[in-house]
Amino acid sequence: MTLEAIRYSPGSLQILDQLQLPHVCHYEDLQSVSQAWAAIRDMKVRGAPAIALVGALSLAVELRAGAGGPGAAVLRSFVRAKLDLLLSARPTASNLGRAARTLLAAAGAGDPDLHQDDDDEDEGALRHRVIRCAEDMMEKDLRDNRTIGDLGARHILERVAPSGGQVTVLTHCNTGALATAGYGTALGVVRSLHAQGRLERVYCTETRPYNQGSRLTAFELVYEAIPATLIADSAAAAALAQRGVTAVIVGADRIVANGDTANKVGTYQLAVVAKHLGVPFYVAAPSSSCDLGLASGRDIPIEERPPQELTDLQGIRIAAPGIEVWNPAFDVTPHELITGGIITELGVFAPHELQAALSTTTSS
Ligand SMILES: CSC[C@H]1O[C@H](OP(=O)(O)O)[C@H](O)[C@@H]1O
Repeated sequence: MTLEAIRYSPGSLQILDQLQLPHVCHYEDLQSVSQAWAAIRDMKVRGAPAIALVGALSLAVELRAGAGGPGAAVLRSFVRAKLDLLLSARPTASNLGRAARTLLAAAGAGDPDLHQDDDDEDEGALRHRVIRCAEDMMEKDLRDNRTIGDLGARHILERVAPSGGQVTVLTHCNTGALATAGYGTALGVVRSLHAQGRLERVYCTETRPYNQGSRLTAFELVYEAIPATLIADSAAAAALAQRGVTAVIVGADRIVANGDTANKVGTYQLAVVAKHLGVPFYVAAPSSSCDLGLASGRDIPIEERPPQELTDLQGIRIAAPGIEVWNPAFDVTPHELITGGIITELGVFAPHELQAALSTTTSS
């Protein structure tokens, strides 16, 4: 059985509640954009691509149920308002913003300078176009992930094992089927290496405080019988120094024009250690995670999560009462530490090549 974070059939959207993994596999129905907004904010569904897909598909569900209208102008305002709400759920990942811009363009509401409130278009055709646009996103994400997996595996093997043999990699957070439409980004590269018989082992960090590594990545790796070892976040430097790790591969929530990359907190320190030890450091993400509109990582909004996610474990307080907490969900890895490359569905690029490579093929 395939592991699915999102189940969609026209008009019906379900998400796997990732707060209950790995012990309980419970799918929850989402019937509206506001339910999707809450599921994203509460991290029942998470991972930059999955967040964007759930947002877009929740809009498709509402549109299929007849919400919005009557008339094209009212429907356009409805779509705009729903997308504005979704964008407020989690600020760091760029994929949801990209999906929102694509959906707005499909609704004919993308350019604020044009007068788009004329009620001259058939409401049914407009509705159908937006639904179609949202529904196509799942398939594209899955396709892109498989390409990322294969391009990344090929690049890594050529660089670190040119004369054959197996590689050992380390990854952070969860970037697998649970974070995407399926297969995964950085974990897609791991899957591809494994499928080719070229993966000796993957080390996955537990990824405190939400434990995406120990709860979700470990779950995916055990599920597929991929040789894997879980380590504490604080064991990463030792693992890189002592366990024959040949590459680090992480995902991304937002990659900006100069290649600086926001990803799960803890990524930056992994990159520093990898550079110190001469281990190539890769970022794997779809081009929808790239935001060429921002010049450097300093401009990326970093989400701060509630203190309880750090002080409590499943409702039980573990931190000393009264302690002050800073709980950023992400950090920014400067481009000069991304020494392996940035793996996208369009190719593998050095950080300084990204802007030129993507601006000819995508609109950001
Ligand atoms: C395939 S992107 C996965 C991405 O999701 C993470 O964050 P979160 O679990 O908070 O949504 C993270 O930064 C990952 O690399």
